Amino acid sequence: MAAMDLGITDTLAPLLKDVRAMVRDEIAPLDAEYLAEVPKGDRWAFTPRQTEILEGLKSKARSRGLWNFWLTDSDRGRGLTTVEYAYLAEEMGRSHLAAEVFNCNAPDTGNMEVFERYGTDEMKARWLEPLLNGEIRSAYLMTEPDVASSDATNISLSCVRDGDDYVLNGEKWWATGSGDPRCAVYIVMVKTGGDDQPKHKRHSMIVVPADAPGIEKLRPMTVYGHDDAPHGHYHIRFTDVRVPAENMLLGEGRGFEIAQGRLGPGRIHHCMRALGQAELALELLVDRAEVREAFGKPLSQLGDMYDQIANSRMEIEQARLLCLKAAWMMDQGDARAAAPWISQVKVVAPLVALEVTDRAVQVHGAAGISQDTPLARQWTNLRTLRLADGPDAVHRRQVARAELKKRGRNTA
Ligand SMILES: Cc1cc2nc3c(=O)[nH]c(=O)nc-3n(C[C@H](O)[C@H](O)[C@H](O)COP(=O)(O)OP(=O)(O)OC[C@H]3O[C@@H](n4cnc5c(N)ncnc54)[C@H](O)[C@@H]3O)c2cc1C
Repeated sequence: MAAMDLGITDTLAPLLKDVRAMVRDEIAPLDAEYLAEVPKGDRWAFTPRQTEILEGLKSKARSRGLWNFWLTDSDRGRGLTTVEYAYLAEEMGRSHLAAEVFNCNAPDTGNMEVFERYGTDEMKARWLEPLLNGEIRSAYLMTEPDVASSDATNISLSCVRDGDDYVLNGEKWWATGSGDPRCAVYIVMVKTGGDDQPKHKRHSMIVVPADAPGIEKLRPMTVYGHDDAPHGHYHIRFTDVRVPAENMLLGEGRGFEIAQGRLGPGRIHHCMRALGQAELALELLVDRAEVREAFGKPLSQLGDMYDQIANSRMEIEQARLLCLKAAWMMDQGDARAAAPWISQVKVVAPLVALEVTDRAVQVHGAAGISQDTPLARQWTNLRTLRLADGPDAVHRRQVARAELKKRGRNTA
């Protein structure tokens, strides 16, 4: 096995410095203004000021070469490893807008990865190029309201061949990014095979233009009461939606193969962004505990605050090392061997970040759950991350099965 180097390389160091400075000095200071613009007028359109903020920051990032870092295994990217990219993702986690400013945001990175690895030349020209340029956005539609979607073998949206087309019928929900007026394309997990086929060969992924006739955006799903406009997570109905047969990715029955390639790196990116949020929460916690006084003392000297601060630091460090190890496993090129490591960190990082954020909320008193700090929004996002891209229990199952297999047990 190769030596495990999880450190900051010479390639990464200048990029990390530039990304850190841009997030701190130029992006994070505009987060609150950008978010406050949303309720004005149509929630599913960008206000002129939002466009100015977002596009202005994107063009600065691009002109500085701080763009599409996530393309780790491709000659089109910056040639970074997953470990190197993980450090950058952590910095991006500290701001609401940062990931998109560097064109490194979910779900577009995962979708671009699919087009890059499995798309035809036509798909690359029509969808990948504008996505890489940050001109359009995309959504990934797997989860369905009527089936337990954490077990993707349950996915049932029907996709039937009819002449030169496929015809899709069914419903999806929690399609993150589908509310965005720039969202032009969906990658949709569908059922193409019958129950006579092996369980993991019954599903496929197909590319559907977001404006295809027969698509109805039924309602935005809310996250603890927030619709996350203008990004959103829509509930979508497909009624006789017709797409050309060449929109099928790789071929019928290969959906699981693609899902594996799509979800691995994205999960690590989510986890490192979560740890960026944990670091921010710890900074805010310490700053608040130092300046706020109660019962004649700074909060930092009351109760178990030292333990809370120390535990937060230790938990973040453990989670970061686990995340970097999972990233390093990905870089070894064996997705199957990396899978249990990705599952471990997908459980650990959101839990740690959520706990540290919760401690910071408490130290801020009522202000902690208000709009006056990023903590309340951050807590909500982190709580949802324990469901999105697979609930904790499903990842624990993966980890446990890997352990049992090591001991020769049958886990089928
Ligand atoms: C904010 C947000 C954004 C999302 N974005 C997207 C998106 O862009 N695209 C998309 O397709 N989906 C998206 N999702 C959906 C998400 O991926 C699913 O909610 C998730 O996979 C779980 O599926 P489910 O909701 O059907 O839960 P179910 O499958 O019904 O599972 C419910 C619960 O059952 C338990 N459970 C399941 N399996 C096991 C097990 N093996 N052992 C023990 N307990 C178990 C767990 O507690 C689990 O939470 C998003 C969700 C959220 C909240």
